[in-house]
This record gives sequence, structure tokens and C-alpha cells, in this order.
Amino acid sequence: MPDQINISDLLLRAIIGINDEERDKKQDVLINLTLHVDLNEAGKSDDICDAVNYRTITKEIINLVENSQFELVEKMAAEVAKLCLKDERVLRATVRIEKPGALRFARSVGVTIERTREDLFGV
Ligand SMILES: Nc1nc2c(c(=O)[nH]1)N=C([C@H](O)[C@H](O)COP(=O)(O)OP(=O)(O)OP(=O)(O)O)CN2
Repeated sequence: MPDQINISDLLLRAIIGINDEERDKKQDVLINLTLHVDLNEAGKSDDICDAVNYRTITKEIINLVENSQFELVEKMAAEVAKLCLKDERVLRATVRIEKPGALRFARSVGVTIERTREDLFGV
């Protein structure tokens, strides 16, 4: 399925990290997402009911991330992927989570994961 919804450079703030100073105050978290969805029906009907509403998913991610206190970026990425795959029209989600400036000498550090409905729900 080559169709995708892309959400780029969603810049949020969260408690994330294993160091004491990272547990005290929120830091920037940069999120990039690719949702693999069949866009054929929405492309024909021009009706939001036939589309995976990227606004809804983005609001849910903002709510999840900005209220989270994970230690690892891996865990945050896994939870974001799970949220994206709640809508059964999303077949696969690629999630990149970065912490800009968190690693000395590096501009940014992060992880990229890809999860399917089968990975998470066995379907
Ligand atoms: N696989 C992961 N490794 C690490 C994670 C993570 O989420 N997944 N997180 C951290 C820390 O929370 C932070 O992002 C980096 O901190 P640190 O290792 O202290 O990096 P610094 O460059 O600031 O270290 P210095 O010792 O000051 O050079 C670590 N690893």
C-alpha cells in the first residue's frame, strides 16, 4: 500500500529521559509520522467521513505526549504508534521521535520504529 498520510515536525514538550535533570522539566520532542492508509475512497468522495482525520490523530498525540513522563524515547514511540493504529484504517505506522539537543555534541538524537496492526493487535 503506497498511500501515506505524513505529519512532519510536530514539536511538543514532555518529561522524557533517564537523567535527574530531565525528570524535572519538560524538553522539546520532535515527532515525524507516516501513516499507511488507503486514500482511494477519500480521493474519490472528497468526504472527511472516508478519511483518517489527521487533525484528530494529531490532537490525540499532543495530549498523550505532553502529559507523559516516559524514560525512553523507545517507549514514547511505541505508545504513539499504538495510538495511531487504534483507527483500523491505519495499516502501518512509522514513528520517529527525536530529542533535539539532548545528546552532547549531537544536534539531535532519536529512534524510528515501524509497527503494523498485526504487531500490536495480532490482526
Ligand atoms: N536507547 C536509549 N538510550 C538513551 C536514552 C533513550 O531514551 N533511549 N535516553 C538517554 C538520556 O535520557 C538522554 O537522552 C541522553 O543523556 P546522556 O546520555 O546523559 O547524554 P549527554 O550527551 O548529555 O551525556 P554527557 O555525559 O553529558 O556527555 C540516554 N540514552
